[in-house]
Order: sequence, then structure tokens, then C-alpha cells
Amino acid sequence: MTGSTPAVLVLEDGRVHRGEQFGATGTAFGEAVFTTGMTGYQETLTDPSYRRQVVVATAPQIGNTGWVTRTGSGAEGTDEAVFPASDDESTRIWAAGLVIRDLSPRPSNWRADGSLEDELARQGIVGIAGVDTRSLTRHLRSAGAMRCGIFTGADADRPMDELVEQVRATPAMAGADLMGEVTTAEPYTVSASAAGAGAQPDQVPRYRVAALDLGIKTNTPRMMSERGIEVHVLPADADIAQIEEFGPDGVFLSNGPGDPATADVAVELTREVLRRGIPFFGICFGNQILGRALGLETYKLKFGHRGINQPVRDHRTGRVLVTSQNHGFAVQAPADEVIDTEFGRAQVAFSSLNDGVVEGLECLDLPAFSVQFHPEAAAGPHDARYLFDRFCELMDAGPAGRSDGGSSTVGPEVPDPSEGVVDGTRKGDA
Ligand SMILES: NC(=O)CC[C@H](N)C(=O)O
Repeated sequence: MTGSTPAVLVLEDGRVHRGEQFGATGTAFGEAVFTTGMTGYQETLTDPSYRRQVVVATAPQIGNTGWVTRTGSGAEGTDEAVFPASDDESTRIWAAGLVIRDLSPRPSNWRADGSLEDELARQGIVGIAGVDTRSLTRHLRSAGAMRCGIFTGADADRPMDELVEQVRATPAMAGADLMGEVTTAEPYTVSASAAGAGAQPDQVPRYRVAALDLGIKTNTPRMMSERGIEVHVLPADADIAQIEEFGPDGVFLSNGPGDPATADVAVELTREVLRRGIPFFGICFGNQILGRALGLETYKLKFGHRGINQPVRDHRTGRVLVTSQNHGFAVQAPADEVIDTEFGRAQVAFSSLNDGVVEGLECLDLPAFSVQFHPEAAAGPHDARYLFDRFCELMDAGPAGRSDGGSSTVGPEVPDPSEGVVDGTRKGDA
């Protein structure tokens, strides 16, 4: 760390923290949000959901695990087998800036081939170290997440009113429509892994899924691939015709940045999926969109849930899961009652054990569910990975209303079956 360049973090309410610049020099603006993970900064920074957010790490020392970019072939019997993939959750850092207390003087991780500081500099991301992140976090908890700016070098000495004014001129997170900035330009396919769920090579893929990329993390298609799912990742503006084109067994909606209240197009698409009874799974932004498709509202949380140590209760099993989370908005729904929707009955299926916030939804008359937390768990505990298996079970049962049955417990009624309903067979089944 250079340590010689001053930097200042300025919040929109006028609070100021002075520190030292690290990573890139310059100016960064975004919503100041804190994350409680002790590890996992690489996955956090490269998660597209952090677009336009300045991440405050509550863990006091950051950088210890360096930066892991090298990818291996995964070939058995070689060193490469143990690091088949980098820890990046996308192709770049999306967070707008990073606020920490101490930067680790050098990484200590046999997998790392770079350092956090070098990577921030390389990607032009401004960091500030030497901040009392405990006091800052307490402030964000009581005052709420808010806009901020990091200014480095000579800018750090400019008159404070000017800096605060500059921060206040930046757009707020409420009302932000950001998924178009992070989604893939072109569709792509992640093939099913032959080893997936013990599948025989001639049974791969076991399922084909259309995944709408609202800011998808790399580990999500990977989790699906490992279960024998061929994942067709589509840009955020894909329509129902593009999805139906390849007759998927299921539709997936990813995590993503911004305010779910702006995601009208994805909400309408989800309603089309529900009308057709196609098995549906959503994560994070995808949960908020399913909520809205069912007629529920979303709202902004005061400071959100971020980190890899967030406790959640699975209402179906009573199990407590420690989960990875990153959300600033949530679905408004009654926790303990069945909700009547246009698409039949639905209910809250998961809730936060910290504050009771809705952490997941399920439809009772259609094969559709979603979670506000991150079962792909990158970086995070693996408690919730079984939810990908739950999605597979829904796909095994097939679409709601399928005439050849299946083992589904979901009701046979499809509220409004449209033409072109998928019949549960895959192209490869003929
Ligand atoms: N990780 C996500 O998908 C976040 C969803 C949404 N942008 C929120 O902050 O709540």
C-alpha cells in the first residue's frame, strides 16, 4: 500500500471519514453499504448486484486472501484440478468503491496470483483505508444506507460543502434501473456437467433452463451445471418467445442491482412464465420480481442485509440456514398466512432471523419459488445449496397442468394456459 495519498469518505448527510487512498486514485460515488463477511471480498466486489454501491467492510483487515484470477483446466491428477476457476463472480469489479480499516500488507493464499490493491488499481476502482469502519457501520445502521463519495489526493482537501454537494447531486438507489448496465450483451450457454448429480453421460443434460441475466453471478450457472442442467443465459430484455424457443424445463431469474420497483419488464415476463406453469426459480432480485409478479410490493430496507453470515429460517423444514446475502430492498408480505394471488395461493417460505424480513416465497398452486438470499453461496456457507435440488425436483414434476402427470404435488390448474405451453419434454428426448 502506498499510504502516502490522503483520501476522504463523504456521506450525503455531511459525515466525513478521513483515511488513505489505495487501489485507484480519483473519485467514486455510490450508495454506502456495509457487508459483514469476514472473507469473500473478491466475490463481493465482482458481484454485479453491487453496481453503484460503495462497499464498507466491517471485518477490520481486508486483502489477506489476495486476488485469485488464474483458472485451471480442472484436469485430474494435476495441480490445476484444485483451482478450476477464478473467484470472480463476473468479468469485472462492479462495486463503485471500497472502504476498509486496514489493508493486509501482503496476501497469504496459495491460490492467489495477485493482490487486492493491484486489482483495484488495474480496474480503476478507488479504495480508502484507515477508516473507523465500526463507527461508520453504526452510523449507517442508525441513519440508513445513503449516498457517498470517496475523494483522493488534492480533491480530499477541497471545501467540504462542495464535496457534500457533489455527493448529493448523484442519483439515489431508490428508483435506480441498473440491470441493463450489467446484463450480458449476447445469450450464451453453460453446458451441463457430465458429472452432474451422478448423471450418466447419455442423460446429460437432464434439464434445460432459461436463465434471465439481471446481473447473474458465475457460480449460479455452475451450481446448475453440476446438477446436470444446461443453462441458457439470456439478456435482461429477452421476451417469452425467446424463452419458449428452446422449450426449457425451467426458467430462472437471477440476482441484480437496482430497485426492483423499476423492473416492470422482468415482472411481466415472469407473469408469462407463471401463466404457462413452467417451473420457476428466482434468486434475490429474482425473488423480488416473483413477489411483484404475484401482486406484492417491494420496499427499501433501512440498511439492508449483506454478508455471508445471515441467518434464515426455512418455513417448510424449520431448519435454520446461515446464508450469503446482498440486498437493500425486500418484498412486503405477511409472514404466516396464505396469500391469495392471481396465480393461486402463495406464501412466505423463508424469513430472516435477524429482523423477520421476507427471505423467500413459494407458490402453492404453481411450480414456482424464490429466495432473497444466495444459495449459490459465493462467497458463503453452503447451507442453502439444496435449493438448486428443489428446483430440479420441480422440473422433474414438469410444468403445472402437464397431462402426463409427474410426481408434482402442485395443483394441476394453470390459471391461464396460453398457446405454446411447453409439454415437459426436452428436444433431446425424442
Ligand atoms: N443481490 C441482489 O439481487 C439485490 C437485489 C436488489 N438490487 C436489492 O438490493 O435488494
